[in-house]
Amino acid sequence: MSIEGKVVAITGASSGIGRATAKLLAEQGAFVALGARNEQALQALVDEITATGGKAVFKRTDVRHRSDLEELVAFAVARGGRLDVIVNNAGVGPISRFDALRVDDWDAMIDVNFRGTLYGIAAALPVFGRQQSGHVVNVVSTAGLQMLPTMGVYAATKNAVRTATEVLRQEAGPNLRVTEVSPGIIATHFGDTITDPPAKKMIEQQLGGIAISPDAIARGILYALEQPPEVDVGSVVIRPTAQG
Ligand SMILES: NC(=O)C1=CN([C@@H]2O[C@H](COP(=O)(O)OP(=O)(O)OC[C@H]3O[C@@H](n4cnc5c(N)ncnc54)[C@H](OP(=O)(O)O)[C@@H]3O)[C@@H](O)[C@H]2O)C=CC1
Ligand SMILES: O=CCS(=O)(=O)O
Repeated sequence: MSIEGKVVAITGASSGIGRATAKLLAEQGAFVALGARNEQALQALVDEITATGGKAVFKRTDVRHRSDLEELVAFAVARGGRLDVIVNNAGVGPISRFDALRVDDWDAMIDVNFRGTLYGIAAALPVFGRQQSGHVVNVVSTAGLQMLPTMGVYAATKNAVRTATEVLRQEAGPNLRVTEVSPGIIATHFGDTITDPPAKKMIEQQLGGIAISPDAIARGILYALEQPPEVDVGSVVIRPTAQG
């Protein structure tokens, strides 16, 4: 089914997977409401989308603040007339071994990856309830499926989201679709938030070697969105063929 006219809010839209998803969905006729902190990048993306006939707006959004998610959703509804989908994609990955004791980084991952996703769900659910329709898409990670050293807290935040997603799906009833998307190693700015030098080196080597384009994840999200209303794609895992 076409996603023409669907109103989609996307967090973390200024870069990487969020950016690629915004572009693809807009190309397919969706109205995209973009959230992130980097307003310059968001404006550039809105300009790029609208220059090619797409429909996009942005609002500065820091997912660590519940009110920012409420404002992003309200903005999407005000500008798009409704909200069909929220893509909770914003995330950070300042990974490190536990004995590096980078506790501030642990807090950052909990606040952005887990709390930020919950705030997105909390903001969208009342709208979806009123409309009697909606779709929550949460971006998790293969890091939560194959747990590796340095990824303990990161994977825990992603698996916390995975757990919440599954329970939301069970509670959702017939009018709300709920999808988790697990990317593998994707070529984005993900590594930029890593503060621990050995972990940064490790991830840069991984990303440089086999990482695939974020367009692959965008296509996975599009697949979930374009299904008929009664078809709920629960879980999508997309990783490089070369990823072990
Ligand atoms: N790249 C990979 O290999 C994988 C990535 N993922 C997940 O994909 C998602 C997207 O990451 P990816 O595209 O790779 O990385 P990028 O670093 O390229 O993009 C991350 C996005 O998250 C946004 N973001 C970070 N902190 C906040 C915040 N506090 N509030 C709002 N937005 C925020 C950034 O925007 P800004 O800085 O402007 O706020 C940016 O748009 C993340 O959830 C990540 O965990 C999952 C598996 C693999
Ligand atoms: O989720 C991101 C970490 S990795 O799987 O790309 O290493």
